[in-house]
Formats: sequence, C-alpha cells, structure tokens
Amino acid sequence: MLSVSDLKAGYHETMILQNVHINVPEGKIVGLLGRNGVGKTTLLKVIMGLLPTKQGTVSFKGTKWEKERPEHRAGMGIAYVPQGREIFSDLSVKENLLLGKEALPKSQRSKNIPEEIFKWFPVLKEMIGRKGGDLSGGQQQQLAIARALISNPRLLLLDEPMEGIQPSVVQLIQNVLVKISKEKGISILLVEHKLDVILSCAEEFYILDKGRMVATGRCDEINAEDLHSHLAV
Ligand SMILES: Nc1ncnc2c1ncn2[C@@H]1O[C@H](COP(=O)(O)OP(=O)(O)OP(=O)(O)O)[C@@H](O)[C@H]1O
Repeated sequence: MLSVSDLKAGYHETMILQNVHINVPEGKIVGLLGRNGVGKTTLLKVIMGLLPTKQGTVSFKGTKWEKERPEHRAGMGIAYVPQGREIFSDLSVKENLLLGKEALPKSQRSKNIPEEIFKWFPVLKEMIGRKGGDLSGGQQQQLAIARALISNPRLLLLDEPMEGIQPSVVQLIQNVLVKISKEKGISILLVEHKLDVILSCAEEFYILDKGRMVATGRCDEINAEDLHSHLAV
C-alpha cells in the first residue's frame, strides 16, 4: 500500500531523516516507534506531502509520488491524524465529522454520518450536538480518528493517538484499529513511543533513532531486550 525508500528529508538545511525505508502492507497495522525528537512526525509529514523529500521515493498503491499536494494525497486515500488531534473546539461533533468528507468527491459529501462510525465510537453519537471543545481528551481523540475514517481512507496515519488518554479509551481505540484493518482492509501506520501499545495491536514494527531506521520485524517475533536501547527515554 505504502512504500518509502532511501528517503532523506528535513527542515530547510537541517536533514532529519536519512536513508529511511518503510513498508505498510494492505490491511496491516505497522507500528513506528522511537524516542522523542527522532523524526517520526517528520516522516508522517513527508508521506502526507506537507514536507518535501530531498532524496528517495514515496509510493502509494504502486504510484510514485513527486510533488502532489496534501489535498491530492487525501483524495487518493490517505488520512492523517496529527499529534494534538486538531479538532475544532467551536464546531459541533457533527460539524467536525463532516469536515472529514472534504477529501471526498463533491457527489459523496452528504450530510449523513455513516452508522459504522457510531458503532466504532458510540460516545460520538451521544455527543453529536455538543461542541468539540466540550469533549474530554479521549473523546476528542475518538472524534479525530472518526473524522479521518469518514474520508474512506485506504491508509491511516496516526501520530501518537494514545498520548495522555486513559487506559479504557486506549483499549477501545486499539480494538477499533484492529477491527478496521481486518474488516475494511485499511492500512495503518501508527506512531507511538510505547512498545506495549504496538505489541498489542500492530503486526509489524519499525524503530527510528536519530533519523534512521535501526530495527524492523514482526511483532510476534520481537525481542524487547534488544530494542530497549532505542526506546528508553
Ligand atoms: N518545523 C520545524 N522546523 C525545524 N525543525 C523541526 C521542525 N519540526 C520538527 N523539527 C525538528 O525535527 C526533529 C524531529 O522532530 P519530530 O517532530 O519529527 O520528532 P518525533 O520523533 O515525532 O518526536 P515526538 O515523539 O516528540 O513527537 C527534532 O529535532 C525537531 O526539533
């Protein structure tokens, strides 16, 4: 679904990512781990087209991307939930959800929220008329993920969605991610700094350290001891 190879990218003259590669197969959850500041968000921004590549390739569904803008990439089936969620506090839950339809062709932008969204996130149905700013952190995170799912993505990029969220909501979000990857074949690239979160829902992992991929493998074959030096805060 997504393939990144030999990627170099950064901000102005400062190179952050060096020779980065990553593959996200169709319908799989891939965890991207790493300490603070190693370049995880930078990689998501490059994939989304928010930051240019200095070298290397990003391919989506077999097509190599050059300078396609983020809106174009969203229209092709990528949805990005940035760190901090970026929901609109003054808009209602429904209005926030409908913004997810902007990535769809005009003919598919009805004012209906698909029932499956409420099946995955029941609290959003209860809160549908409330302002985004009235929601708790965990509810806002569910809203941000639901808004991304409304655009019918084939690939979901999630930047630390479990950060600062209570354990019961972390569990709910993990269950939803596993369900949508299996039932709808959505691929998910999940950025996280906690290994246990990745182990409980992802099938494959990559570890980024100082802008380089230092480890990758299957989650069921992971040796946590070997990876500790790249993850300890
Ligand atoms: N807009 C920017 N301009 C210049 N440097 C930046 C910018 N955004 C991030 N950086 C730098 O790039 C490096 C990687 O940052 P990035 O946010 O990608 O790391 P991260 O792994 O996602 O960290 P965290 O887990 O804290 O979110 C850091 O040194 C950061 O200071």
